[in-house]
Amino acid sequence: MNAIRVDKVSKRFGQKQALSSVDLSISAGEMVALIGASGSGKSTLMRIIAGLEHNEQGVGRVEIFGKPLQVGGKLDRNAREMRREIGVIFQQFNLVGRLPVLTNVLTGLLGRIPSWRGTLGLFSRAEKALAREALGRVGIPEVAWQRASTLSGGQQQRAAIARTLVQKAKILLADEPIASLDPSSARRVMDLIAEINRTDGITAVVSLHQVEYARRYCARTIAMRDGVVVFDGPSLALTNDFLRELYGTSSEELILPDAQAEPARDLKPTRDIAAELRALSSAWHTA
Ligand SMILES: Nc1ncnc2c1ncn2[C@@H]1O[C@H](COP(=O)(O)OP(=O)(O)OP(=O)(O)O)[C@@H](O)[C@H]1O
Repeated sequence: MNAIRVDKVSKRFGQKQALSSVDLSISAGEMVALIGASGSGKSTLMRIIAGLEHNEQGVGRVEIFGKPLQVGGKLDRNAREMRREIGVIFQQFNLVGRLPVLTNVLTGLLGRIPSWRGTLGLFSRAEKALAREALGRVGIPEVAWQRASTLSGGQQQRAAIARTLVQKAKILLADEPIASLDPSSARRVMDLIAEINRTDGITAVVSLHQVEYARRYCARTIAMRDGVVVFDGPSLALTNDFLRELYGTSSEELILPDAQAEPARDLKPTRDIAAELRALSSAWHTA
């Protein structure tokens, strides 16, 4: 069964054609890498699959487990429910820095509990136990009560993965989850995604800058250039020579080893905890 089906999806931002008639299908349980140089359209495609961005009006279709999520640029009326099935992790700004890690993980429940409970941050003992269990599973049980802003970049990504476990997402869309991490944290995050893909059968799509990680972790890679899919097949077929053929000079961006690790940018506290929860809860319930 297809977990994700993308049919003739296009997206334009002003003069920029970010995606041009993209077609792809991803089976339930696959772990697929999405690679491409900067600006090739990976994030836009991920956001459209997550229902966070509208596809170009009048054309194209995105289906999740056989049901339409958006058609011709309009979200289906069941889109909000369908988005519960999709966990999204970004390169940065995954967590609300001012909130404890446990509360951040609990926000994975916002799509499943009544909005008033989310707004007030009223989580049951069982829900908190579930969140603690998820933090244990991702290897950071000890940080549950720390502010998220105090975590390292790798820990933040693992907490974001714990949130998708609590969400009981069936699809994980990870948009450059390791781009800001040093190589050993990057491997730990990729190991974790691979482990939940294998053990829980979560369908995973991971966008990556470096092809090395695609070859190591994903049987299949989808490669994009200028908003078009230019390769869709076995990751091992993506030799450096083939990448040079596909991308010309911009292939260096994909082949070079990871750049020096950058510390994850600090998440700036902006509002008080109750306001953060209200905002998160209403974002879920109005989307
Ligand atoms: N909100 C936006 N407004 C205007 N242009 C946008 C917007 N989002 C993306 N773009 C443009 O669309 C193109 C594709 O961007 P996208 O972020 O999807 O690429 P990407 O492959 O994810 O790049 P990167 O690896 O740098 O994140 C780029 O030219 C980008 O500048």
